[in-house]
Amino acid sequence: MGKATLIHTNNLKIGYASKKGERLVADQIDLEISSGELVAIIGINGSGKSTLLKTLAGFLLPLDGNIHLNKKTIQEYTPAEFAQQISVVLTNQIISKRLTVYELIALGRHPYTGWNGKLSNLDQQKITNALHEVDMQSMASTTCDQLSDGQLQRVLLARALAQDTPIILLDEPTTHLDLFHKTYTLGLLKKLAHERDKTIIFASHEINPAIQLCDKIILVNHKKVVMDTSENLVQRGAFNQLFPKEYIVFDQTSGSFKMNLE
Ligand SMILES: Nc1ncnc2c1ncn2[C@@H]1O[C@H](COP(=O)(O)OP(=O)(O)OP(=O)(O)O)[C@@H](O)[C@H]1O
Repeated sequence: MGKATLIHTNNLKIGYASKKGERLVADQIDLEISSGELVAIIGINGSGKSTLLKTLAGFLLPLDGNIHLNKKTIQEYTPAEFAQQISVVLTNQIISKRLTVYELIALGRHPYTGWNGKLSNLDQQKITNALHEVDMQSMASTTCDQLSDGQLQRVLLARALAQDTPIILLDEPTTHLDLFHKTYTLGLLKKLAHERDKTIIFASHEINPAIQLCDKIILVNHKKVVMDTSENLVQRGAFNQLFPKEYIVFDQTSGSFKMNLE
C-alpha cells in the first residue's frame, strides 16, 4: 500500500494580487505529495517555481483554492505549529550576517525553545548534527559575513535540518555550489527523504539530476503545472516542448536534456 498523502492541493491558483488586479502565474494545480518523497519543481526562468514554493510555504496566499497539510489547510495552523511542520530555505533570504554559523543554525531550533530561547542538550545536539551534515563544523564560529555564497547556502540548509520538520521546502538549494557540493547536497536530500522519511520539495534548474533522482517532478510550463514520476513524464512527452529545440533537445532514450552547441 502507498503512503498517505501529506500535502494536497485542489484546483490551486497561484500568482500575485494587487490593487491593479491579479497576476496569474498558474492555475488548476492539483498536487498530492506523500511523506518520504523527494520532489523537484522544474521549469524555465519566470515560469513560477518560486511562486509555487512560496505559496506552499505559506508566504504567499493562493489566489484561489487551498493547500492541505495533513487534514488541515495551512491557514489553520498557528505559526508555531506550522514551523514544526515545514522548514523553508529561500534564495535571497535576509539574515543577519553578524551571526556566527552556529547561531544562524540555532535559529532553526526557535520553534522548540521556550520564551527565553535557551538551547537544551537536544537542541545543541541537533545543531551539531546539522553542522556535520553540511560539512561546516570547522566554521561553526565564523560570522556569516565571512562565508562564500556556497558556504552560506549550506548553512541555510543546516538551519532547516536543525529545525527538524517532516517537510523541507528549498528554492534552488544548489545554485552556488561546486560540482562536488552539488552532488553531495542532492544525495543528502535523497537520503533525508528515503532514509528519514522527510518530504522534500525543491525548485531547481538542475533538470537532468532531478529527473534521475526524484520520486516526482512538478513541471511548471505555460501557466500549467503537472506532477508525475519522471518516467511517466518522459513517456507523456512532457519535457519535449520545454526549451527551443534548436538549442536543447530532450533525449527520450536517456531521459535527459542535451545542449546543442554546434
Ligand atoms: N512580487 C511579485 N509581484 C508580481 N509578479 C511577480 C512577483 N514575483 C515574481 N513575479 C512574476 O511571477 C512570475 C513567476 O516568477 P517566479 O519567480 O515564480 O519564477 P521562477 O520559475 O522561480 O523563475 P526563475 O527560474 O527565474 O527563478 C514571473 O513572471 C515574475 O515576473
